[in-house]
Amino acid sequence: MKKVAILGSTGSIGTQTLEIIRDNEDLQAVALAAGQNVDLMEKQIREFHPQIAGMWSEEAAADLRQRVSDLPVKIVCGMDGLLEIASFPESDVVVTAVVGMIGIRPTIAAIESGKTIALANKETLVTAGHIIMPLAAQRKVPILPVDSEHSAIFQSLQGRADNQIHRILLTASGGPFRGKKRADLEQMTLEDALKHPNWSMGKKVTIDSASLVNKGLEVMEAKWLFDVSLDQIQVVVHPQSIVHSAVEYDDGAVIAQLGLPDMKLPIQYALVYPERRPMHAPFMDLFAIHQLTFEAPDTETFPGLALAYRAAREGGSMPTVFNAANEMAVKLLLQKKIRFVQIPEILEMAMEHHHTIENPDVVQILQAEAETYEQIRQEMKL
Ligand SMILES: NC(=O)C1=CN([C@@H]2O[C@H](COP(=O)(O)OP(=O)(O)OC[C@H]3O[C@@H](n4cnc5c(N)ncnc54)[C@H](OP(=O)(O)O)[C@@H]3O)[C@@H](O)[C@H]2O)C=CC1
Ligand SMILES: CC(=O)[C@@H](O)[C@H](O)COP(=O)(O)O
Ligand SMILES: [Mn+2]
Repeated sequence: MKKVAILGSTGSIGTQTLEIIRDNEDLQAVALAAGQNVDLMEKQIREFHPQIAGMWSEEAAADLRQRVSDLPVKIVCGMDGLLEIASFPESDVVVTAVVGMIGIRPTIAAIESGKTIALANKETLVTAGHIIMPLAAQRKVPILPVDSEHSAIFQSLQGRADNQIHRILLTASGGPFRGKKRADLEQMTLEDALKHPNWSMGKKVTIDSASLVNKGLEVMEAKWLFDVSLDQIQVVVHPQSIVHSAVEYDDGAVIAQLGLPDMKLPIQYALVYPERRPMHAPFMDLFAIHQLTFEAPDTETFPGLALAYRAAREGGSMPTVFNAANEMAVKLLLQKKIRFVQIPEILEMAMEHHHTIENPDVVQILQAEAETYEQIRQEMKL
């Protein structure tokens, strides 16, 4: 039996992880953590019987504790609760499916406790990859990618013990605004940005896809996961989201992973790796898909991707500032306090203001995050 802890069990990745657990008798959910959705957490506890579960706020945890008082489950809250769930002694693997850099400390706690990491939470690697990757290597903890592109790259690398590859071809759908120009984007609303052409996902990553910031975060995620230079990662816009990414080898051979856009495959692959198991989902029909197309990203219209490369090349604390500014900008867009086109403006402003700290530790990363939020509040008079 493989015992699984899920950080973010009520979200898009979290609920799909539980669907995989439901379909595989040798997987068991032993620990669940979520933010505010007490109703869904109660249902999950009643179906999956974890030994421990957590909500972010004390009030939500108290409500949950009372609702499930008939069951033998420990209810915890806050960051201490997340850390306890991440390092819960019974679990073998921790699925990091919280959204945002709040995942840094629980991911470190899980690695320090020797857990295999199934990593969806890309913001943690973007901001703390220089801490996470060496720590995982030192503790001999595998970090298995869940993000669809990184899973595709990982699958395309099977059989290669080293990373002597020529390039990674990181595919991007282009999002709902592909083909539009800057003047068109001025008119785009939150509702427009939330209409991803191919994937059904949480709101934050959906907005990030529309701004191409998601691809910028994924470039940094790939750099850390596969130990390649930024020059070895090429973003390729592929509107059909069928080629989930590819690896180009030194002899020119390109190996890719293809399939319909469905996160259940990368989630299951991370949970049962190195096995491949049957999947209860529709399979790809190439005749129905008819054509696969590829184009270069438009970084003039979508400066978020160029800013991500700039932050990644600068390194140190700059990716944290890029990421924190984006987390705040997306929150403001979701609250309708800014327009979609302001996202890259906020990122650029935050990055210009920041003096990079080389090799920041966790305290410095969290401090850079807080300073970025404060800087944006001041500039935007919030
Ligand atoms: N969705 C997808 O298909 C993909 C997602 N990813 C990445 O995976 C991560 C999760 O994305 P997604 O599932 O879409 O996000 P969702 O917004 O759907 O889910 C986020 C989850 O995190 C929980 N959460 C939020 N804040 C806290 C907190 N303070 N403490 C504990 N739990 C918290 C939420 O709980 P609640 O709802 O109860 O508040 C929810 O369970 C992101 O980093 C994203 O970029 C990567 C590839 C694909
Ligand atoms: C499903 C997944 O992995 C998302 O991160 C996806 O990549 C979003 O699509 P685009 O960013 O390519 O639009
Ligand atoms: Mn992705």
